[in-house]
Amino acid sequence: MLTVRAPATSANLGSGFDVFGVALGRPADVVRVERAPETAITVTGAGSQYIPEDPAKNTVGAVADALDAPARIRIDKGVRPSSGLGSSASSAAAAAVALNELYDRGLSRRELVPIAAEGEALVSGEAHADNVAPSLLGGFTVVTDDGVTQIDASIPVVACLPDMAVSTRDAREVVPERAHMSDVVDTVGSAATLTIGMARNDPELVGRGMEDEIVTPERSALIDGYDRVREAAFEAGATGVTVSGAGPGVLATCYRSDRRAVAAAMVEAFDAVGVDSRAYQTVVGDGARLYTE
Ligand SMILES: Nc1ncnc2c1ncn2[C@@H]1O[C@H](COP(=O)(O)OP(=O)(O)OP(=O)(O)O)[C@@H](O)[C@H]1O
Ligand SMILES: N[C@@H](CCO)C(=O)O
Repeated sequence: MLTVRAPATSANLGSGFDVFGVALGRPADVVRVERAPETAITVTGAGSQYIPEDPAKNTVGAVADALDAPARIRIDKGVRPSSGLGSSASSAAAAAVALNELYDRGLSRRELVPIAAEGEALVSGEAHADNVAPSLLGGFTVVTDDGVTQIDASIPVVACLPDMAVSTRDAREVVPERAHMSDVVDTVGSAATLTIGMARNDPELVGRGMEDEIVTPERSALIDGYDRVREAAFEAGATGVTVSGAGPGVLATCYRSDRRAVAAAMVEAFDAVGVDSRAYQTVVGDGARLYTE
């Protein structure tokens, strides 16, 4: 049996809609695979009651198909679905690494990105790779039509997940079709600042570079208490705050010494508007890891 742990991820980072992503130290999905004549899936863990075990509806089923690698697949969910931390992508990335090894397909992590993205096409209608790329490769990733660029990075973050669900499919409906040139110019400036921040491991630059006036204002309106949580995080020392992925999770960057206070402030602010939440104090970290038993 082969076991793979694949991390949660946060896509977009404000200014990099459908382009930027980071791997998070935690939470993570753990996927175990064994050869079988036909694919069969079982799901346990966080939010498993909302996740189909039918291979035709689960992201790992799409990956098994794409690799022509039928298997008995057990998914232990650490990443809650529809929370903004790329839950469906974590399972897909883990399955891609595990099945590639199980069937000796010999594909590199980069070659596995489009295969894992097949799972995303199944659940959100588009094979966007901004969650599967960091889950496979780790660090900070930039996904474009030309491929994936990756650098290792180590930025402390808080991912605060309110107890509500926003599906990626719904959150894509509110993305504006057009933008003002002045907002585009500001967002390009932010994205460039963030990229330099990642290269320098500088939480100040990364935080400033998450500002975006195009997609985030529309998406944040779907999250009860967002403005209050954002303000509370900044008051507690956050260097930047944005919607994590398609939401409703909220991502804050900070210095390590402020991380605990930022997490507490975010949970308290959600609580003040009657929303329970859970904050992960974590860091931009490694990609999927394979264990053999
Ligand atoms: N292995 C899987 N893990 C999680 N969700 C899955 C899986 N397979 C299928 N799904 C379905 O995918 C949907 C969740 O995907 P969605 O893109 O909305 O959230 P997400 O993967 O957590 O990403 P985001 O970061 O955008 O919130 C749910 O409807 C869920 O049932
Ligand atoms: N870039 C995608 C990621 C979803 O997790 C979106 O924001 O719709």
